[in-house]
Parts: sequence; C-alpha cells; structure tokens
Amino acid sequence: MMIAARCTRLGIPIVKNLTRVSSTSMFKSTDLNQHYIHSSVTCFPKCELTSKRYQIERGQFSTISEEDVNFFTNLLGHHRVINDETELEGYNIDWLGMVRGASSVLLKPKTTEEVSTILAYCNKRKLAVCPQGGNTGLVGGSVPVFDEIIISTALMNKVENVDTWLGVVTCQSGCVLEALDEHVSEYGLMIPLDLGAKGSCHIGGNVSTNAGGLRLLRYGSLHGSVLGVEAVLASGEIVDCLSAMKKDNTGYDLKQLFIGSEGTLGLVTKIAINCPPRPQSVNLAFLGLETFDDVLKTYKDAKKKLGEILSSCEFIDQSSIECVEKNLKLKAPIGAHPFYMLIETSGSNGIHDEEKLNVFLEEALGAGLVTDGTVATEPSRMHHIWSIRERIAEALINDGCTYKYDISLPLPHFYKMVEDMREHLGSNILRCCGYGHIGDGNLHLNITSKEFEKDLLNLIEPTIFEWTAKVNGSISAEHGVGFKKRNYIHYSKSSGAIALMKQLKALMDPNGILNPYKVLPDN
Ligand SMILES: O=C(O)CC[C@@H](O)C(=O)O
Ligand SMILES: [Zn+2]
Repeated sequence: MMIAARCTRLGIPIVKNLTRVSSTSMFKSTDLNQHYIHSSVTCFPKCELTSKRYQIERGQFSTISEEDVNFFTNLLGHHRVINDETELEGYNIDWLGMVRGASSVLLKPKTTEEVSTILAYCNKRKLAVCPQGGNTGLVGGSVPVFDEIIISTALMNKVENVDTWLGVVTCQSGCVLEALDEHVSEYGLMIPLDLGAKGSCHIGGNVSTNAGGLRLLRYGSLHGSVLGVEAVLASGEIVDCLSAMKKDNTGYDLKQLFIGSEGTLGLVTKIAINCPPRPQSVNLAFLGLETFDDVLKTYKDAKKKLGEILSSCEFIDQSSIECVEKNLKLKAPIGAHPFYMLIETSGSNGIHDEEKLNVFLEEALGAGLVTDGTVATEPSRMHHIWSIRERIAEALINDGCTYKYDISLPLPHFYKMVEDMREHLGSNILRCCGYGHIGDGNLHLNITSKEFEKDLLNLIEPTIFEWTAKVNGSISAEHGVGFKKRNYIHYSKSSGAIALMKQLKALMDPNGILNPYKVLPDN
C-alpha cells in the first residue's frame, strides 16, 4: 500500500511556509523564497562556490555531464529526473534556510534496485550524492553543500507488511512518519517515535539521523526500535539486514551502522520497526513552575509516581513560550511562569491513569513544586498544548536568525548552560531560550538575532561546545552532526573513535561519494 505525504498534525501553515509539510508541497510553494529572503541567512551563498575552499574540496568528484543526465533519464524517465533550477531551489536549501547547495539534478527512485543502479553508476563516475528525505534536518545534513546529486526518497513510500502478531511494520524509507503512524493505527499499533516535523519527515531520514523526539523517555531510541534495515552501499551493493524478528542474534548487528550515520555509509531503502500497542487513554498536564530546581524535582517525582504510564516529560522556559505567543499567536493555557512542563501519561485504563496523574499533581501542588497547571484529556485541547511545544522551532525562526544547539547534559547542569550563555552574550542577541526533552537530559538551547551575524556565531561557538564537553555532555543529542557540527565532533568523540569512523567510511564508501562534507570532520 502506498502512503502519501500529509500535512503536519498541526495543519495550518500559520507562519508563511514554515510549517514543515511534505517536501513536494513545500517546494512547490513560492513562499519558500519569502522564507529565504525573510531569514536572509545563507552561510554558503552561491558566490562562495567558486572560492578556494570549493576548488580543493570539490576536486575529488566529477562534474555531472549531459551523458550522466541521459543515463538517469533512461533509468527513471523525465518526470523523475528534476533539473529545473526553480524546482530544485527548495531541495538545495535546508529548512532553516542556513545551508544551501547548488545541485543541478535531483533523482526520484521508486525501488531499491533503482537506488542500486544509481549509486553503482555514481560510484564509477565519482559523482557525489546527497540522500534526502523530508528535508527537515536542523544541522544541514539533508541538503547538498556543493553540487551533489540529490537522491530523494519521496516516491519510496510503500508499506510492505504489518505483522500484527509481533507488532512490526516493514516499509520503504520514504514513508512520511505521520502517515506511517496513521497506517499502523488501523491495527491498534503506533510508531514509537513522534516529533514536530512528523507531517513531512521521512522514516528513512528519522532512522538515518537516529531521531529522538518527544517520547524517547518511554519507547527508547531507534537503535532499539528498529529491527531491520535494508541499505544500498556506494558500490550499489544491496545490504539486506531487514529482519523483522524481535530477536536476531546472528553476528554483527550491521543495521546499527546505518542508524544515525546520516547517509554517509549507505542509503537506507527499507526499514522494519517495532510498533508498540497504541495507548487507550492519554492525559496531558501543562504546568507552571517558579524555579528550575522545582522542574528537576517534579521530573524525578513524575518518574517515581507515574512509573510505566509516564510517556513524555518536556520542559519549556518563559522566553520560549513568549516567542510562541508573540510570533505564532498561540496562547499558553496558563499565565506567565519562569518555567513550564508538559507531562503526558499513556496507558490502557483511563480511570486508573487519571487518578494516578491527579494524585501526583495534588502532591506536587501541595509541596509547592508546581504553582499552576491544567490537565487536558480531550484530543483538541491536547493538540493545542502539544502544538505550543512542537512549534517553538518554527516560532524562533520568525525572530530572524536562529543559532540552534541540541545538547545532552547531566541534569544538574541543564539550565545553568542557558543562564551562562545569556550572561556571555549580553545584549548582542534578541533571545536565548531553553526547552526540550528533560526526561532524556536533552536541552534545545536556541539563540536568536535579527539577522545572521558571523561575529555572534564566533561568540557562541566553540564556547558552547567547550561548556558541554567540560560537563561530559554531548554536542548533538538528537539532531545529528550533519554539515554544521562536523568540525566540532571532537568535543564529544575521542580521536580513536573518530579514526575508526573514518576507517569504516573508507571501507563502505571508498570514493567518499555518499553525503560528503557531513558527519566526519575536515581533518
Ligand atoms: O528547534 C529545536 O532546537 C528543537 C527541534 C526539535 O528537536 C524539538 O524537540 O522541538
Ligand atoms: Zn527535540
């Protein structure tokens, strides 16, 4: 069965084009140009493509020729080889409008065999490629940097099988996350991953970046949920590790190499993913708190008192809420507080779950940890509350330029980083805010300014990475390394580990054609 790209759960594109929807509809929209001009942030404008750096790095690959385009057209047909500059524009620019490439060709294969033929050809010709799903990445991993051929998974959206006994779906990598979740919901199952970009991101992109999202706390990471992967190596060889079994202990777990390697080791074509039962009852609390210490204590209590029904624990600071209210005109359900939390329960017994949540909340209120709050059980209210959290990224873009940091930190240091960065940056910025997946120790620290400023970037980086390394955090909790963070990877990986990563890359992609300039550092 084919599943089509759908709009985001949140539906209405309130801020220009910035709601992440399916790649096709987003890129057809002329609004993209508005966004681009609006942000006016291009780290790599076309003029830089002729720079010395370009000449050196670009040197190892061939330039695409008319003969190459003919080969692809013979394979896929005219309508699946896009070379119109205007149409390509959206695929060349990332969602944040900060990284742009200059690809002249985009290919839309439908099958693993077509991907294999394309890669075998590109490998022989030394043509660099950039695999692309929904292009919702936040670290510049899903767009070309120079003129790499873009291989889109947009037409690889077939669901192959739903095993209702074990609860496993096997599908092509271009299925849109939300559509896939709706598909398995017909069998009482759910995809154990949920994130703001669900309406446009592809499951293949989620797997390739090891996306975390809003319920990792409950369902764990994709390294655990993904049971099997089929991927195509640079040589065109198809690696079939597509077992849909929950237990498969036959030697090296090769699929793990494709999870989180951002398309640098192989292009993921199919996925088998474990689908837990869909919860029967869901409750969502939106709470106001006075101090970050109260946030930490409330999280600890929620884990202890809600136990197995706790499905999400998110934190938002006042500056983030203010941004959503101002830029998206979405109103928070309670008045202003320094901090907020979203606590979700998911279970199978409505009365039991509600009771448990109420007892927990009453105790939190009684102890003075929480000073205000509201509980939603109806889908429309929960949807409204979730949209406040999920659309912070979108709201921030409307400030002008966003400098994004996705950091893992030990919880005692969590909010101190936001406070320290505020002090460090002083009046040079519009906003420095923190929110994220507190239950996973994952802070989203975002800084905004009216326009992109190189001096400001230099003030933020590498200070922020040094700070993270000092407390043994990670410079990328869930967004990946992509293009933007690759030269900072040493803050979170030892030199021995980086050397081994390079050896693996050389083994699996000897010509380096797969998503070059991403993940691995320059030197
Ligand atoms: O905008 C960000 O920094 C985070 C985006 C996403 O991971 C989220 O949790 O909303
Ligand atoms: Zn996140």
